[in-house]
Amino acid sequence: MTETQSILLKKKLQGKVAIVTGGASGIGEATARLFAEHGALSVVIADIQAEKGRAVTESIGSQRCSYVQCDVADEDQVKAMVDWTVNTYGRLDVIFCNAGTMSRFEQTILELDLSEFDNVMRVNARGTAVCVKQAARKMTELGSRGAIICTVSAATMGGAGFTDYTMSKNAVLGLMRSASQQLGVHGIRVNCVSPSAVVTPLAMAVMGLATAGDVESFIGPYTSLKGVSLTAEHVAEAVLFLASDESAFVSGHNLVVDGGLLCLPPPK
Ligand SMILES: NC(=O)c1ccc[n+]([C@@H]2O[C@H](COP(=O)([O-])OP(=O)(O)OC[C@H]3O[C@@H](n4cnc5c(N)ncnc54)[C@H](O)[C@@H]3O)[C@@H](O)[C@H]2O)c1
Repeated sequence: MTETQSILLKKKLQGKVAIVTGGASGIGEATARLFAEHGALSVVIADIQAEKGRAVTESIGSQRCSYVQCDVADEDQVKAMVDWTVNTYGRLDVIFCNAGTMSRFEQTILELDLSEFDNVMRVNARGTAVCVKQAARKMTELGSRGAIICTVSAATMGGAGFTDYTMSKNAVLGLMRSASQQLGVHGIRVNCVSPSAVVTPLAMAVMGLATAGDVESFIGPYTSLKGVSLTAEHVAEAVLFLASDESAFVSGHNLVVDGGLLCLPPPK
């Protein structure tokens, strides 16, 4: 086998078209890069952060990657983004519904601020439902046996704070379970990925996690696997598996990427 053949054989998304929501940053950005490395014909980054989205697109390369400004909770914008993807690239094989936001630790049930609750539910629960709906409609229309992956979180187990965030991610879990049953008849697989704590701009802003050391002190004591900290690239590898034919018979699954988290510490 030549070196070129061996490189080609390792590519897991050769010729596929994928949408990554929230692809301008963090886990979505790492996944967009990995999808492109794995031969995707095109990766469409759908995000509200135009400057970052365009910068990621340029660094991946405009022949491989595009940016579309899109608020995932706005159904008209999501439908237009999905239509644009298919009109431009001719197909839709994968959507990674990853765009998300967090609230504050102080969002306990006794102190729940409902305007913050509404915002978290709008982006995480409604936004993911809109993306799954519009992508699935397009996949069924095209007869595409596609793969849909949604980002949930280890936070679904509940904890001392972040009540609305936990609720929103449990909503996505329910969405995935229902959609996987309803879309299986069309050959469409629906799965989730659930990371624990990863250094990203969101984790920095909400939990003050800026370095691998911060993650280690935050969650390391509760993680059975030692000697490694979770990165966005680890999560991207799990998403790639769920997006590729390597997981051809996996649907309705929540792939937890948490190093064997025993229980969440009460974050400060
Ligand atoms: N970082 C963690 O520790 C962690 C752990 C578990 C789950 N998650 C989940 O991972 C996902 C990605 O988060 P991240 O940590 O990479 O953060 P991030 O801030 O780096 O990325 C989130 C992206 O989503 C985009 N986004 C937010 N609202 C949007 C909207 N309405 N429409 C379109 N795009 C929107 C942001 O602009 C940003 O680019 C989120 O769903 C988050 O809840 C993160």
